[in-house]
Amino acid sequence: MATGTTRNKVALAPGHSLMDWIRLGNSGNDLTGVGGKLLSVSKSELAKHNKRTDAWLAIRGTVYNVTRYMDFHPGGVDELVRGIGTDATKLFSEIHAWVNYESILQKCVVGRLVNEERFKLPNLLKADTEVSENDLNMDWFQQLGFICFVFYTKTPYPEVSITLKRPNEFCFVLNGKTRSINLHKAVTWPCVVKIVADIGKVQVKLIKKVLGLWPIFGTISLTKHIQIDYWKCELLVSYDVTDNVKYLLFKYEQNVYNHVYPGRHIYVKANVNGHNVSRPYTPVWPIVETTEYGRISEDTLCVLVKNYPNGKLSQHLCSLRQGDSIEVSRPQGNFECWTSKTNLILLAAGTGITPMLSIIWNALHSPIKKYNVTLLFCNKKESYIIWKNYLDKKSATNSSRLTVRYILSEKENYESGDEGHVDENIINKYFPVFNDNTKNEYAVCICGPPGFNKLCEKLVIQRGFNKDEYFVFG
Ligand code: HEM
Repeated sequence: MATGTTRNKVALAPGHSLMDWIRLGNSGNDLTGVGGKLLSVSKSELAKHNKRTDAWLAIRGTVYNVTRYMDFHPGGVDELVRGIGTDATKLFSEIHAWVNYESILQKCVVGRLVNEERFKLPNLLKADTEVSENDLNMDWFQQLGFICFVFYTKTPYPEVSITLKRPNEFCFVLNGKTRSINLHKAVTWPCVVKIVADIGKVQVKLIKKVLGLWPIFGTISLTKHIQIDYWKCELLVSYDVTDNVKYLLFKYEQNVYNHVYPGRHIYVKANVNGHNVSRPYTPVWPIVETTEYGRISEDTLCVLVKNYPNGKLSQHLCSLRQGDSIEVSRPQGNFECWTSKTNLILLAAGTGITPMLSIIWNALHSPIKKYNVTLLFCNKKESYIIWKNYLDKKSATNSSRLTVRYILSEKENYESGDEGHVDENIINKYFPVFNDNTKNEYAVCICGPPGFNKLCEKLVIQRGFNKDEYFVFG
């Protein structure tokens, strides 16, 4: 029997040298047997692959398919067979801990070995974490280039803020609790976040600094740090959208990702003449994924600011230069895009379009359902219409799902809109005809100056909408 001290190498058949093995690995043959997909493998699944012709084994958390390696193993087939179908870490290390198995078996990776109870994170990590409440279910997976964490918060519209504090320490706030993960190795920034808001699923993908598979993701703990309420942001670019509205693109100075759901807002704070002034703004990301300034990454923030003659903060923001800083709060608000409804009617005036832009974008890109959106957009004159080109382009490419109507209060020689103010006639003209059954499929959002909001709310109630079927952005 072989031990770590007895040399017991076998003569390999011709064509089975290490060089031949490397050649086979580079031939394009699938040595994993699972199509190269990384799987989460439980111990009982691993145990099923215990035959010479179907041989898996795990070393330090990674599962390998060693079926094709059998005849290349310098210790012989019979020796290697002793480890198959099991977590062979101990056996492997006892015999030849120095062998660079990660390199030799790099084309044979099936996935990672998981605890049967892997979805229950606190159980999995009980020994070395401070996570006391059983309220975080999570999973993780990796490829050579990235590691991905999936959190199942079970709360619709979970609050999500993520910070990469150091290259191997990332902090995340989920529903008010801050947790910190000390990663096995360093990652880069920005991260890529995907959220399925309805079911509260949050996926965070981090790009590894150095390619390679990690045996563990690291360790997780609940942090007792005081949460940051404001983050510093630096202006990257600004440009005029209309005569009095500016588009501002900021970048967080730290590695921060703050998820702002459609229709929700952040507070922008700045020191104006020695006084701290703050106002709510609705970010317009992600609707403008790309601009003439390039792709907008996830750690940037885009806002539209109307320059009011007496607006302390708006004037300050519109006069900012590249490199100037402001502060931005955590996301606020409680708007939830109705997932039970199919038809959204949006009534907007002026910069009241900002929450509507992200609602439209999300409605048109929802992976879950097909929404129909009607936007009635009121402005003084055509040149005041914010992002008309964008809206026209979106409604042209989604003609069956997005209808945009412009209502202009100043008489103009303009053909594709209505003249006047929003009133009963306009509402009657553009609101669909529905009965009590079909009305259930509709929801209305209103956003504009206070007078506009009040009037629209009255008209919407007159049309028979209940409080939970319309939302007024304040
Ligand atoms: C887990 C079950 C395994 C057993 C029981 C086993 C056993 C052995 C034995 C008895 C030898 C000859 C003795 C020696 O060189 O010290 C050997 C050599 C070797 N084995 Fe394994 N082995 C196992 C897994 C693996 C795996 C998974 C790899 C590949 C990544 C591997 C790669 C090698 C290499 C490269 C040598 C030659 C080492 C040298 O020349 O120093 N073995 N093995």
